[in-house]
Amino acid sequence: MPAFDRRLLDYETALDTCLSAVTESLPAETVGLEKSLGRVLRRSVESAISVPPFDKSTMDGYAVKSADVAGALDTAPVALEVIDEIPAGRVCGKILRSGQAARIMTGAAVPQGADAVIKLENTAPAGSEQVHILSGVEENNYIIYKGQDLLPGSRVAEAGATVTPSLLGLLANCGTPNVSVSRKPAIGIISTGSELTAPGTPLAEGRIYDVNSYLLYGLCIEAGGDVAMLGTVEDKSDALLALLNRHTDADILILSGGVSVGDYDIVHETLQRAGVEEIFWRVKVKPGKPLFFGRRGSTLVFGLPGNPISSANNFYLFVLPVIHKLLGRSAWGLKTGHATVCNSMIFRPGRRKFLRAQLRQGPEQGVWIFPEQRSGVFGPMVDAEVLVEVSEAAKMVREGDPVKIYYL
Ligand SMILES: Nc1nc2c(c(=O)[nH]1)N[C@H]1C(S)=C(S)[C@@H](COP(=O)(O)OP(=O)(O)OC[C@H]3O[C@@H](n4cnc5c(N)ncnc54)[C@H](O)[C@@H]3O)O[C@H]1N2
Ligand code: MOO
Repeated sequence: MPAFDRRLLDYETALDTCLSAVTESLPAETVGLEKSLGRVLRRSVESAISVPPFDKSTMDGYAVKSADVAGALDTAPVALEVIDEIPAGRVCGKILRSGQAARIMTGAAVPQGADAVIKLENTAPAGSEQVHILSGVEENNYIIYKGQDLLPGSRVAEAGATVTPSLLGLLANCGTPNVSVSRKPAIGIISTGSELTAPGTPLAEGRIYDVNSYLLYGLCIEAGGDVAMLGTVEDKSDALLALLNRHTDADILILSGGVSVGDYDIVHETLQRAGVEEIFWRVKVKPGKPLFFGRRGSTLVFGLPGNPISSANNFYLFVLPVIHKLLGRSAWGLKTGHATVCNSMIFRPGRRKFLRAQLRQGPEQGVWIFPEQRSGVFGPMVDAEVLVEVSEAAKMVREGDPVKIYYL
């Protein structure tokens, strides 16, 4: 039976097979906080301190005892003795007694004995050692108490979380100097195709620019990889074999082009020659049917179709979850959600379809599916915000249909 008559794997089986090939996460390493953005935490982090570490004023004004100023008005101010001026970063050594106030700045430690802060606008100077308070104040006003944000031992991040800018801030907030994160997966990218030309070189007739090296490079960097563009090779098995044999230490190798059934589709055969064990070839998804997945030693090998749209789709559906699992992330693959279709479309049934679309605001989350869905047309990809999943059997989606979406 010719190779191309073999049955196509369904989407779920192919994804499970890819994920099953990852049996353990990459080793962990410790990095300084400033190097941890986008990395995946391997150990949970607890705060070692109370945050804030002291009772903190949230306004410039005066720290007071609220009972002292009850009933104070513009027309009937309460005079208090000013015992100190407390800038942020300094602590007042005195205990505030009844009839006293301390000038305090935003972020400074509220002195013992005070239970509220009156903002500057509600006070009036009254000589060098007195202030007039022009309004009453509730107890606890403008104070964040010690530990109200975080207590010692509070969990600030779970193992498997990706460090976002906010998380970076939170980790700094509780004084964490470094974190344990997964080593970045080493990913090598190879584009195959005798028609490919590097940007910057004039195009000869019949040739095109190499999109996939750059597209996949970007996708892999964004996914947290340590990525190397290994080059572009012509559709010549020996040239590809030589390149493959020069790069044996990657965690993941991603090839694109030449995985279909054409006479020049040399990837499949060359991977075999290079000692890559085939795990599966061809999946019932559109775009991205000719996907190859295999392994050589500890290297996982993806052969993606040449069409950049098909390559990107396979990256999102299969490569990204594998990278996430290798990184020890708590969730694998694109985030999903649900939406309502805004425009009807018809298709040929057969494969699970992933349609590029944009989100539309409305009473319900809507999606507008791009009319241009051919995998040979790349332009609209940059405007896509989501992929819309449509079942193998569906011949159309109608306006108002509920669909599963994948956020890009
Ligand atoms: N007789 C059949 N022909 C095809 C089948 C099939 O089942 N039977 N499958 C089609 C499907 S589906 C896809 S997808 C493509 C994928 O084919 P290949 O992976 O072999 O890719 P190529 O033929 O090498 O290239 C396809 C297309 O993409 C362009 N390309 C390739 N590499 C790049 C790159 N790095 N940057 C930009 N563009 C690239 C290439 O020039 C072709 O136009 O096969 C169908 N054919
Ligand atoms: O699977 Mo291909 O990617 O349909 O165009």
